[in-house]
Amino acid sequence: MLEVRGLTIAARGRNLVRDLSFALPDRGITALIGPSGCGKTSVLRWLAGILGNGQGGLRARGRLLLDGAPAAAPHPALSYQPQGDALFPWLTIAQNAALGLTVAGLPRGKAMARAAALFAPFGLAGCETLFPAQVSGGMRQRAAFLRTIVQDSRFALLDEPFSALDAVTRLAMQDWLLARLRDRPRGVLLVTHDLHEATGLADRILVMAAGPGRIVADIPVPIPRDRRTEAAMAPLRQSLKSLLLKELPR
Ligand SMILES: Nc1ncnc2c1ncn2[C@@H]1O[C@H](COP(=O)(O)OP(=O)(O)OP(=O)(O)O)[C@@H](O)[C@H]1O
Repeated sequence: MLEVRGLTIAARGRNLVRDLSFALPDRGITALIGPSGCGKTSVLRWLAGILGNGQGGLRARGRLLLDGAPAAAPHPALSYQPQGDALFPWLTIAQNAALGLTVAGLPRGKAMARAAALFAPFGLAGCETLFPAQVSGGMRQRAAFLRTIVQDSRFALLDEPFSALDAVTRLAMQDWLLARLRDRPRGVLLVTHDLHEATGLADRILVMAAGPGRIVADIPVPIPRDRRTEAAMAPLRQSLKSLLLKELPR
């Protein structure tokens, strides 16, 4: 279990996020939704240990606990997919995909082999030796997703991982993630703006409001995935929409 306790993030004396607490279980998908600018990315960046306390005028204080014990970010139990693709332009797609593993200390050959196994299911076969500028935005995002997933860490922090994908590829990647989690249960924190994605994938939905960023609802989604039809999920989507509209900054 990963826990965030009392996280406050401020910039130039203004609280962007205030006293935010939540727990992320070891298995299942927790979606984090909220209006643009409420602080979702900042929370993930803090969890990933890259918020840069003091840098860029941001200051954060809060506690991170792993299985009840204080932990410091960055932590090897957490992998992070930033918003956008965030690939290094001077590395090939294969080198980018293996980067998380090599940074974690796996020898380069082993890291490349482990990442290579996912190129075909991710629709990236044949792209291994290309550079990010030579592939589409959707391919770059899939490579960034691959880089995060292949680390197989206990917790994955995914910031809008499918936003640049066309509808069919997005569904394929979502299905792939669900299948992977069935085989290897992990804890996923998924930031998304897409209510269909949140209600289709999540076991639980955290709703943030802005000004300052805070959690205003924690909604379990107990409906089995094979029963999540459009009609079955419509009432939940409607109540999330109402909640988000109510919480929009004025
Ligand atoms: N270095 C910074 N200095 C001052 N304000 C910042 C800084 N970084 C982010 N912010 C502000 O913090 C707030 C939260 O930004 P953040 O990107 O975390 O929100 P978000 O909910 O992820 O937004 P989106 O859904 O649009 O990605 C925004 O109002 C943003 O302008």
